[in-house]
Amino acid sequence: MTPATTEAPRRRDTPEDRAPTPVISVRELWKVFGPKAGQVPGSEELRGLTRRELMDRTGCTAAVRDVSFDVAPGEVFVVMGLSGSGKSTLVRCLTRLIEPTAGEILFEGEDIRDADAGRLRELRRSKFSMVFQHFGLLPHRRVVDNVAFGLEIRGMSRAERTRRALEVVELVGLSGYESSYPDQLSGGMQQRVGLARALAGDPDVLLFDEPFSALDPLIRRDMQNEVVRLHREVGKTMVFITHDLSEALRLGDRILIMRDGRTVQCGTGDELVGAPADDYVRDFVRDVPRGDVLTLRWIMRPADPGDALDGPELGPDVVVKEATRAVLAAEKPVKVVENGKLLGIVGDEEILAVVAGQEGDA
Ligand SMILES: Nc1ncnc2c1ncn2[C@@H]1O[C@H](COP(=O)(O)OP(=O)(O)OP(=O)(O)O)[C@@H](O)[C@H]1O
Repeated sequence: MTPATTEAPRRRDTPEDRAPTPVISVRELWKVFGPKAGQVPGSEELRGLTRRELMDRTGCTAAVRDVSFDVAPGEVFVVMGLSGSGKSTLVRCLTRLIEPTAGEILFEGEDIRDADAGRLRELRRSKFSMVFQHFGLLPHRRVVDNVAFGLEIRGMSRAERTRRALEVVELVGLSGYESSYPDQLSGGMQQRVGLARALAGDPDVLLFDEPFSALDPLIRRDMQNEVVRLHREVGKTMVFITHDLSEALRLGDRILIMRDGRTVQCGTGDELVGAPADDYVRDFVRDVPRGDVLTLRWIMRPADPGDALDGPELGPDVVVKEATRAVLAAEKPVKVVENGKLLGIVGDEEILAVVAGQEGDA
């Protein structure tokens, strides 16, 4: 399916539209495990092998292969893929918890790969925070002391770190549990402590490695909403790993889909659903309710001479589901207008085609 314009569909207000300097910029990143791993990225012959072939030939696993992307300030950037696709390795390379084999990683313009041990420690302490699936809470410390732990390591005074910890405990909705111990909390609440701990140091970037996969579905949904709310409130740049497409769509401004260490597609949710790059992505997005993700830009059609052009107006980035009532209630087709320019029209037929799941199947 192609959007109903010649241009690639873009949401207004996406981070790219503001064209800021990226917070994280990754270029041609490789991580190869195994003997002589360093030879793989530079060898035309070895680069082209499948994982299996590379393993048979060299005993190496290429976990991340030639991946490039930028993360804009304030963006929620999701890395998604099946187990073994290289997500964790990729995200650990960003802070050099795993040493990359080749490529460039810039953090606010600074090449992370050039940082010495001291600088790296400083960056990890003050600029990045990681939230893991296993919360890693200290069992003998109360919630507030778990949250304050990183601040204590930084040498912040007790009074100051307690004040800050209580602030973020409230931010993540744990007021009243400050003095509880981790084993007195449910899984979801423990993960809130993990979130609070990550936020306490006021990092520039939060990295999440499948933080909610061990939680049951309802709690998981709660926590996703929590991340959306926190993002709205604190506006942090976030890189979020998941193998769950609905989580990716709910949270991500953009989603990078990985397969066997490579990028298959990187785009907004509506781009992935509206124009999947290949069958792999198509399979992933097959069951997504299209009306929840596609915007009017994807379903509008050019106005014909006989079309009434005095109907109501909507923007091209309104999600179909949100436009349905207005379109069906209108006597005339809805005009899709951006900056005063008529881009196309949407009538009952276009809406019903999406809702009935026919649209895009032709
Ligand atoms: N230390 C290591 N040594 C050798 N191979 C490794 C190592 N760490 C990861 N790999 C391999 O790299 C590939 C990517 O692993 P990675 O954990 O990054 O994938 P993932 O997408 O995060 O998977 P999961 O969701 O299961 O964690 C896998 O084939 C894995 O076996």
